[in-house]
Parts: sequence; structure tokens; C-alpha cells
Amino acid sequence: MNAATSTPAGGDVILRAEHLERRFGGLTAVSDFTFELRQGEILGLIGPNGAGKSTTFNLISGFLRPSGGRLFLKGRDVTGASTKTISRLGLVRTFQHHSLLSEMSVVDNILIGTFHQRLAHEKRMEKVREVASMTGLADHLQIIAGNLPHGLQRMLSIAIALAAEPQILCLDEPLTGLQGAEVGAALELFEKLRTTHGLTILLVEHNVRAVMRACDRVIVLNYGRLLAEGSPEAVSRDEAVIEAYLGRGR
Ligand SMILES: Nc1ncnc2c1ncn2[C@@H]1O[C@H](COP(=O)(O)OP(=O)(O)OP(=O)(O)O)[C@@H](O)[C@H]1O
Repeated sequence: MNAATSTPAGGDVILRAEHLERRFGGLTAVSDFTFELRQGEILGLIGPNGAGKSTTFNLISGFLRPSGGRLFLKGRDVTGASTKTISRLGLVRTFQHHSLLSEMSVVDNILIGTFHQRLAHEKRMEKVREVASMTGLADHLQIIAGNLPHGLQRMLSIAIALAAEPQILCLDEPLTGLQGAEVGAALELFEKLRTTHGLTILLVEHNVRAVMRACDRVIVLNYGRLLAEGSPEAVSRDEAVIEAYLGRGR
């Protein structure tokens, strides 16, 4: 593939995983997993604990090398490429657990996100102020990150990723521990990032209700394999998904 491939059902394919596999010793965490992420969509990746969601994130962001399969980012074969190469191509991720420098200020944390760009200090600070304003952190720039309330710490993780100016933002359980209104605000932010800033978002999240609300498409992993894929409505009604993950009470 030399260029992004057009698909009838949405934007161009910006990321494609083909038969992705990752083994840890005798355990196959991700197996024969083929999926596409299309430009401008919000794609949800869900599944039970241990299904392989974080491993998939680590594979596509270069933190792990696949044991098999291929990865294409914007038409380029990036199988086994480094995190640096992948982030330079525009794919940036957040982490499930806090990856903040909790002893440092909010502004210094966000500055870390700008490190890969060649920018004069004032341009860096402009970027910091821009992403702080988008993520509700504008009034907290001088606060020590570890002293922020939990919800704002989650927003700071996203702000650091946004400071790297991604085209594809991969969010690993960004809603964990957020309260009702905070969840709503985070979902509004994701939608705004897509509509106003043209970002493509891959969302791994256990809050299924939020995933169904926020995503255009949903992929379900189970035991490292693709179990189902489709619109939130179709996936919610899928018998195999109900059996393996959703249960009948939701
Ligand atoms: N570094 C590792 N070494 C060995 N096994 C691992 C490693 N990372 C993940 N695994 C195993 O791979 C499987 C998939 O784990 P993974 O963390 O990708 O699942 P997950 O869907 O993200 O789960 P959760 O929803 O609990 O975060 C699990 O059985 C896990 O124990």
C-alpha cells in the first residue's frame, strides 16, 4: 500500500492491522487480529479483562513488537517500528495508568508532549495554553500534577498527548474513575477533537455505555481474537458479545 486506501463506509483507512499476533511465552495475547481505523472516526475497542486490548495498543504504538502480522500507518508499513517513528507519523497514545510526572507542574507535564517538535519556546507555550484550554486545565497550569483532582489528572494525560499534535489519538481507558459529569465532559471533548480538530480516535474503555455513546464503530476482542465488529447498536445486540462480555442485564 502506498497511500491511504479508500473505503466505501467512511474516511480513508489511516491505520490497518493485518493478522496481528503477539505471544508472551506460551500465551497468545493477540491472535490473527485484523482491523482498520478510518480517518475521522471514533473507534471503540472493548472486551473482557485480559482480552488483549492493551497489548493491541502497545503493538500499534510501537511499545511492543508483533510476533506476527503487519501494521500499516497512513499506508506505510510500520511493523516493528519504534515509538518515535510511530509518533512522528502522528499516532500518539495515552496510558491506562497515570503516566504523569506527579512532582512537576501541569505546564511542565504538557511541555513534555511537545518535545519531539522543533519549536521555539514561545510556540511551545502557545501549544501548552491551547491544549490546556481544550482540556479544562487553563486555570491549573502552575499546580503540581499530583495535587490535581483525579478527573483533571486524566485530562492532563490527554493534554500531554494532544501537545504532540497527533492525527490519531489512542486513549487507553481514559474514563476510569471519572464521575458522571466528568464522563460527559470527556465524551464532549472527544467529539470536539474529532469535529473541530480532525482527529481520529481509538478508544479502549470498560465503560461500555460511554463507548456506545461516543463511538461510530466498535470492535470486540475476546481471548485475543476479534469477536465482533460493527455499529454500537449492532454490537450491543450481537449474541456472542452479550454472551462473552456484555451480559443480559445491560
Ligand atoms: N508483558 C506481558 N507478559 C506476559 N503476559 C502478558 C503481558 N502483557 C499482557 N499479558 C497477558 O496477555 C493477555 C492480554 O492482556 P491485556 O493487558 O492486553 O488485556 P486487556 O484486554 O487490556 O485487559 P484489561 O481490560 O484487564 O486491561 C493477558 O492474559 C495478560 O496477562
